[in-house]
Amino acid sequence: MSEFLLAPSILAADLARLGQEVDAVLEAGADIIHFDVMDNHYVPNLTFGPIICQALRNYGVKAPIDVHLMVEPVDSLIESFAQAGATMISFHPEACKHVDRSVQLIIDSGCKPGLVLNPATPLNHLDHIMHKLHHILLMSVNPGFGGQQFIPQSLDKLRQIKQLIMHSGHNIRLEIDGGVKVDNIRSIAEAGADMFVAGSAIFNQSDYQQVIQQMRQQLALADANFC
Ligand SMILES: O=C(CO)[C@@H](O)[C@H](O)COP(=O)(O)O
Repeated sequence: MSEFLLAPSILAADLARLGQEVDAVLEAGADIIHFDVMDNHYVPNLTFGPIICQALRNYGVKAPIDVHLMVEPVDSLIESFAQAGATMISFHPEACKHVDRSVQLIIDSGCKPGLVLNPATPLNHLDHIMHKLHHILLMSVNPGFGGQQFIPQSLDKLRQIKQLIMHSGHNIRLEIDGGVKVDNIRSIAEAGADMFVAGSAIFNQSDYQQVIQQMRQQLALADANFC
């Protein structure tokens, strides 16, 4: 059983106080900072680019930064995010002409590559590329906005991806993103996820430590179920 990792999405943070918000969730027990890059082209929203990632590193953030590119095209941003301090970089196959090339660019830049599947993206996008992936990110909402409802069919899709990972024999993280809350994180973990992005569920609370502890308690119950 792999360790469960919690990755607050800064999309839901108070961006006027981003450095302090990131410090606060890390002090509250988060493992990773999830960094949503939206371009008003691949998705109908616009967020932040490499200079904000660099600003977090300059501010002193040492935790891994998990960059989720919701952009089209993909390749031109990979090196800039690597230079800006990204640890992981993931992208959507629909936004990219040559998936293997983009994955290889991420590896060559020194970052850990991930492929993102939308709720309706077929699993065959994973064929012939899993051996190169560090993580697979399943979107449990349609990408572009925080604060949406978890799509329940994502649980079945998670189980299917988990099977593919196990059959592949590779050590690939399975990340889930969208609508993750205290009251569903246990069933999401039991379906196979081991990395959990949560935006509004964390940043909309006044006590980050309390909500992260509650998520960890739910994850411990899921873990006990595996044993
Ligand atoms: O990538 C996205 C949305 O496109 C996510 O990372 C959201 O930011 C998650 O937000 P919540 O659903 O947890 O509020």
